[in-house]
Amino acid sequence: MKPRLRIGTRGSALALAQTGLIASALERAGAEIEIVTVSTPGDRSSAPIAEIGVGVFTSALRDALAANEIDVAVHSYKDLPTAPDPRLVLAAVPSREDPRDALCARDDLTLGELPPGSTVGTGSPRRAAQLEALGLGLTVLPLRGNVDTRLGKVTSGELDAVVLARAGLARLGRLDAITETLDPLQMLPAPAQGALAVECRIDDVDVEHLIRSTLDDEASRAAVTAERALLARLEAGCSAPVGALADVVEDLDDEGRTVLRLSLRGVAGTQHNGLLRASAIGNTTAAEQLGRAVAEELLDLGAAVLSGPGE
Ligand SMILES: NCc1[nH]cc(CCC(=O)O)c1CC(=O)O
Repeated sequence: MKPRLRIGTRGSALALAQTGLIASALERAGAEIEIVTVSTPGDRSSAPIAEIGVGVFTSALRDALAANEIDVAVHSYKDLPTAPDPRLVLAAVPSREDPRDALCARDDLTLGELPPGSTVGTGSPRRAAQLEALGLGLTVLPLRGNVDTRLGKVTSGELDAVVLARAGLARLGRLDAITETLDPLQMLPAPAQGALAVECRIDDVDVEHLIRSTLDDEASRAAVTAERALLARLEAGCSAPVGALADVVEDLDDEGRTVLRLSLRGVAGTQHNGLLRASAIGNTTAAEQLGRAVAEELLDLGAAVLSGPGE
């Protein structure tokens, strides 16, 4: 018999686009799919995310999944709280989109071309801390709303630029709005940016197996596992001024053979110690240890007190 799966999603254009990708892959694997839209407090409120709380976009979906109202939940991985949900299992991390941030500026300008005093909108303390550290004299202003609303502030002339995740723009077919894809040396993305998390109930082993075998991408999972372990060790949530990016790189082992390893870079904005950076390389099979090790290095440098709550 064909498995029937109810996939839960937020109702935003971005969430629906992401869920559509997952639904088609599962349909190709022989499942019959129903898409169920779940409204979340994050969608209903326009207050700064810091004031609404952890998991504003994801808790309602998780509750619907645990309550058997849906069988699968699709999240933007970076929006998930770091604390695991004991009712659920992360069945798949699909192949990740480009994780970098993107500048969408007026008149086709790049970061370096924006004159001092230019206004750049972002609701993310991570992006704000890294933008300010560039020393370009940019004025960072708070920003919320869906991708269209954010881009609209540049077209209307209200802001000179906004910074958004490239992945979101790609999934919405809006890569045309990007005037510069930011180098991770200047702007490390949020841990797990560009990745999706596909969850099911912990005891739903057949569904877990179907989702894992259809959608899971080993390299993407290793990378985001390292990035999220870093975030968790810093006891920081998706709204902390913390960036992390892991890349799978080729390395040589003791016998000179090529092996795949994981390279992890991290950045933390602090109230008194400025922007701190650390990095390390480890085995792809020890992603969590690598994340914790880079976090320890950041803590040693003085990241213990992270500045402000917020994304
Ligand atoms: N915090 C909102 C959010 N959550 C996921 C994405 C899209 C990119 C992704 O999948 O990481 C965005 C928008 C953005 O940061 O521009």
